[in-house]
Amino acid sequence: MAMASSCHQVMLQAGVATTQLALLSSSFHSTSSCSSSSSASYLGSKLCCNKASSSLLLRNCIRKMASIVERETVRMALPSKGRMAEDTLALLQECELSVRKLNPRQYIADISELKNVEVWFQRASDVVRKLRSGDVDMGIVGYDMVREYGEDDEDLIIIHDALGFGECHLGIGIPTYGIFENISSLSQLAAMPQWTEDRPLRVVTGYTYLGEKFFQEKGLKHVQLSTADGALEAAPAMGTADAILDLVSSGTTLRENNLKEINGGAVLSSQGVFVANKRALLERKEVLDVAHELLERFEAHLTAQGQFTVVANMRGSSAEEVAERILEHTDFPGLQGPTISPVYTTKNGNISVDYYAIVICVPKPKLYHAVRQLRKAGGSGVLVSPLTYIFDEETPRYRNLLAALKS
Ligand SMILES: Nc1ncnc2c1ncn2[C@@H]1O[C@H](COP(=O)(O)OP(=O)(O)OP(=O)(O)O)[C@@H](O)[C@H]1O
Ligand SMILES: O=P(O)(O)OC[C@H]1O[C@H](OP(=O)(O)OP(=O)(O)O)[C@H](O)[C@@H]1O
Ligand SMILES: [Mg+2]
Repeated sequence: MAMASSCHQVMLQAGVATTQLALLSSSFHSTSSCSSSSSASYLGSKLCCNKASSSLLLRNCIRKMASIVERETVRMALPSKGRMAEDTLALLQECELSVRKLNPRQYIADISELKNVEVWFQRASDVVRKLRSGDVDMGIVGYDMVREYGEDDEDLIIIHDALGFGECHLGIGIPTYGIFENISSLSQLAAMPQWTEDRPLRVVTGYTYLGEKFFQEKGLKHVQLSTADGALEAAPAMGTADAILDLVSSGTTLRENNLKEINGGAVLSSQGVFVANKRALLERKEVLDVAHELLERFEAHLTAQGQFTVVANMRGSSAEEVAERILEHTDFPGLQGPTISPVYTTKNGNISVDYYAIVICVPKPKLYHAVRQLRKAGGSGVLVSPLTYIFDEETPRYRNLLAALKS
C-alpha cells in the first residue's frame, strides 16, 4: 500500500503519461543503477529503485498507476486483426456507431457519435493486457482472451458477456488413432499408463494459464504444456505433442487432422464480450457513461436481432375483447402486452370498427407458430418486419454492473 501511494505521488508529480509509464516499466528491467532510497522514485528520466523492491511489485505498481494518469478521453480497444476484428466493427456499425479509421494501417480511430471516445486497434491479447494496466478503459475481445490474459484479475469486469459472435470453446483434442483409439473421456486419458513423471502427456496450447489451471483442478499430474502460435492441430501427427488444447468451433479442423474431442475435455465456452477496467468505471464518470451507452446500444440491437415485429388485423368487438383473445390463445403477448388499435373502415358511407390491428414481437424461430396461433385466434392479414432495436427501461446487465462496482 505504502509502495502504491508513494508511486502515485511520484508519478503525478512527474506528470508521467501512460505511454511513458510503459517505457518506465521496460526501462526498469534494463537499468542497473539503483539508488538506496526506500521506495521507487522517478528522478529526471531515470527510474531508480531500492534493491529490495521486487521488479514484480514495481511493475504492478506502475500498472495500477496508469489509470490514475489524467486523461480526458475514454479509450476503447478493439481487435486489430483476426476473425474478431471484422465482427466487432460490424456489431458497432449495426448499433449506428461507425468506427472511422483514416487508413487501414492506422491503429487509432474515432466514432463520430461518441465524441470523447478514442478507439485503439490492438492484438487480442494486448487488448486484455492494456485493460489490466489501465491504458485503455474498455474493449471488445473473446472471453477466452479475457480469461487467459486476464489471469482472474479483479480489475477486469465483463459488462456484456454474449455479443453473439466468435462463438467457440476451448477444448482438448487427441488423435483418433493409435493408443488413443479407445479413449473418449478425460478420466480415461488421465488413467493411461503411458504418462509418467519422465514421460508426461505432452499438450500443445496457446492457453497455458487456463490449461495449467484446468489440468491441476482435474488432478492430472503428469502433463507437460508447450506453446505454439497456430496450426496446433498438426502437432500430434508431427509427433511434437500427444494432445492439443485449442479453440473449437465447427470441429472441422480437428476432424481434418484426425483428432477428436473427449468427454470432460471442454475447458471454457467463449464468444465476444464487452469488458472494462473496474477502476476506470469507478473513478471516472465519463467512462461509466460511455459504457452505459454502449451497453444499451448492444442490448437494444442484440435483443431485437432475434425477433420480428408482427402486425395483424383481428376481427373483434372491442380492443379489450381482442386483447383477451391474444393473451389467452397465443404465446405472444408483446413486450408489456399487445398494442391494439382500431382499424376504421367505411361501410355504406358510415365509419365503423370491425377490426383491430395488433402489434407484437415474436422470436424468429417461432414465427410460423405465431402466425398459425394468430389466425386461429381470428387474425387476418399478418405483416412481418424485422425489428431493429428494443430499448428496455433499464437493462438488467447495467443493474448487474452497478452492483458489481459496489462489491
Ligand atoms: N474457430 C473459431 N470460431 C469462432 N471464434 C473463434 C475461432 N477461433 C478463434 N475464435 C475467437 O476469435 C478470437 C481471435 O482469434 P484469431 O485466431 O482470429 O486471432 P488471434 O489468434 O488472436 O490472432 P493472431 O492470429 O494474431 O494470433 C479468439 O480469441 C476467439 O475468441
Ligand atoms: O472448429 P473449427 O471451426 O475448425 O475452428 C477451430 C480452429 O479455428 C482457430 O484457428 P484459426 O483459424 O484462427 O487459425 P490459427 O491456428 O492461425 O489461429 C482455432 O485455433 C482452430 O484451429
Ligand atoms: Mg488464431
